Amino acid sequence: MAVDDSSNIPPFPAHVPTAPLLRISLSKLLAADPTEVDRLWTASCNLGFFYLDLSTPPSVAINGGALLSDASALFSLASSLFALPTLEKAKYDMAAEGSYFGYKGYGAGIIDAAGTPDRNEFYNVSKDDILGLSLPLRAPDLLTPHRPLFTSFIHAAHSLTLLVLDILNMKLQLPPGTLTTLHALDKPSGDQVRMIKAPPQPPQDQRTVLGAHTDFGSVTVLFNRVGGLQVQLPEGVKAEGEETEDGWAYVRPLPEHAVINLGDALVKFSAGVLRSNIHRVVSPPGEQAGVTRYSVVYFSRPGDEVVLRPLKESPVVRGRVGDGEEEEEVSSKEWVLRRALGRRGVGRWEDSKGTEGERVKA
Ligand SMILES: O=C(O)CCC(=O)C(=O)O
Ligand SMILES: [Fe+2]
Repeated sequence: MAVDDSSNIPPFPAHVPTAPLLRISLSKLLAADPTEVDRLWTASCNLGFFYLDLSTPPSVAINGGALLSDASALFSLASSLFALPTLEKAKYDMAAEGSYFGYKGYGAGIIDAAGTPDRNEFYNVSKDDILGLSLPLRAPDLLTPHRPLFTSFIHAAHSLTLLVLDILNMKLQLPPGTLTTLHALDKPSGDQVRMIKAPPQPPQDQRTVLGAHTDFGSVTVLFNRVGGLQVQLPEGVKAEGEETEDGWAYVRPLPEHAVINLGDALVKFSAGVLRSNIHRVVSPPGEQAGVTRYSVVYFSRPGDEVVLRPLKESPVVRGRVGDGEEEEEVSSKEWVLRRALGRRGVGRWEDSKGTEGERVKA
């Protein structure tokens, strides 16, 4: 397998506009440090994005170091996987069968309503497949020996998402365990590991790598080494460094940290108290534009049958739900499928939209 060598990545430039993400410590969260818990809540309501510092002592309940080393192994695996011949990878594109798991080729997704092709390839590995909750999906032979790595990464990343959900549950004053029960590891769901590759683009022909979107599910755990991820800052949130264009600010990759962001399901459960922020991927800034960019992601989503509706058991949510029209109630499975396939041009672009329109200003 290729070595995961991040040592030859040029530095992220000093002056580009960057998003003011809070740095939250996993160790402190595990120790139930009230200030850290408050910071997580603030970040979840205001920006919906934060850094999680994973440098924990190995003895704590969630071993951040083990998660980092699994992520590192997945970066290596991603480079071998995407090096397979295009025709071989295309065998694992399952969009025509109505599934978003498996391979998406370079340019096979769309970045806007006009149908402009994207500039990345990715591979989605289903949590249910790896944990034996569904029949195994067809997959390249190269992935088979790495099923234990996926198992380990899924367990660790999913426990992180449960920790975040438990804190949000407490702040929303929901009955204990409400959110975690909706995200049970051993129940069928659309949870997945995604590996993404975006090669350098010619300077005279640059395009958005991955179109502006909100994540469909609940909590996303993202590992980046190279810049290029941008969030569109809500009005009133100022970028660090230079001025932004239309509020788009880079997320600076930090070693030993994951980027955590919330998705649409949490906006729906909380009637908009929590934020699922728009983001996209563009060419890496500065000298980093010359390197191939990989990402490793864990997407947690509610169980397939969970209905995405405001959790009115929470007084905080009750205070937010208007008397106006009732929203369409859709299951998690239907919501994720509709949104994911809309981005493949299989479904409709309009259906690929998330909770952007429901959002209030931070
Ligand atoms: O590659 C990244 O940094 C972000 C990817 C992303 O937003 C996604 O796959 O939903
Ligand atoms: Fe995303």
